[in-house]
Amino acid sequence: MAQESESTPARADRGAPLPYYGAAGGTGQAQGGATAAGPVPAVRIRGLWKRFGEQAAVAGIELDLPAGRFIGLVGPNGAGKTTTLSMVTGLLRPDDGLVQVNGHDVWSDPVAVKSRIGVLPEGLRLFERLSGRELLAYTGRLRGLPGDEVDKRTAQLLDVLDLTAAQHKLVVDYSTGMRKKIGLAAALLHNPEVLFLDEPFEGVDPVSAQVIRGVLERYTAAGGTVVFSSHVMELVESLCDWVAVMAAGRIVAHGPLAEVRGAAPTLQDAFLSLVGADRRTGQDLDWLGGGSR
Ligand SMILES: Nc1ncnc2c1ncn2[C@@H]1O[C@H](COP(=O)(O)OP(=O)(O)OP(=O)(O)O)[C@@H](O)[C@H]1O
Repeated sequence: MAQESESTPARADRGAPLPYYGAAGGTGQAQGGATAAGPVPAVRIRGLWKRFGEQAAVAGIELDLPAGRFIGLVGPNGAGKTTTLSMVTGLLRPDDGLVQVNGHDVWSDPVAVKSRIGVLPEGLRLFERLSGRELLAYTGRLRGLPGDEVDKRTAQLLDVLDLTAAQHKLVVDYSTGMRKKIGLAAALLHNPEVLFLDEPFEGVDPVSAQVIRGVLERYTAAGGTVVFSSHVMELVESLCDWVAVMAAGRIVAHGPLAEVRGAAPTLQDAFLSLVGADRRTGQDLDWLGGGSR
């Protein structure tokens, strides 16, 4: 496992927003491509910073996410997972740092990156007044797919995700789990090389979760890369073969699941120890549930 020490900020001028620098253009590497330096990672992050006022939500991340893996990004509330995923997917401009997806720079080559990725963001905003089917048709055409291909993939995704019966219902009337599923279908429609999912199983019932899981496993088995954030360690442990652990805006450990878990009985134990949460037991709340009221 690669464990990272508290790295000092890469730059001294921490207070002021820093100019973002990105590589000019991508390397042109295809998915799973390689250079003399080794295989091109699905995601390459260098010196990534984001501050909100005084707070560094993301504090100088350096990370390579390998292609073709099922990758979990885990961390306690406020660790910086959503901020990181937002910057990696081109939704939020970093203060500083470099992000590449399959060798293409997210900020200087956005079209190349956006055509290769699918995103299910936190607080998913959808076109609420379209039906589920219309939403997928619209998304497919925006992605430049031929109409008949959009129709075919839409029908298949609706079927697999058990949304066929609700395909003509307006998205505004979908439940939380249905919204996640239609959002996932929209993210998958163009067969992206890398799929980013922020808490994809939140609000999803066990049956739908199993369906989503099957779709994602099939996708990675066929060579796709999934990067998803979650608090649910059992889920990460059962799905992922590679994890990155974040705390306080930094990556504290990353690598193959077994290496990050190490000698700990479960990923949950390893995680609690890595983020220092195993010391917070609530012992001090001796008034709770008894004593004075
Ligand atoms: N737009 C914003 N303005 C100010 N602070 C923000 C903003 N977005 C995030 N933050 C702060 O940055 C830190 C990281 O937030 P982020 O949402 O990335 O964490 P997270 O790991 O995704 O948390 P959670 O698991 O609770 O969703 C938090 O302290 C949060 O309050």
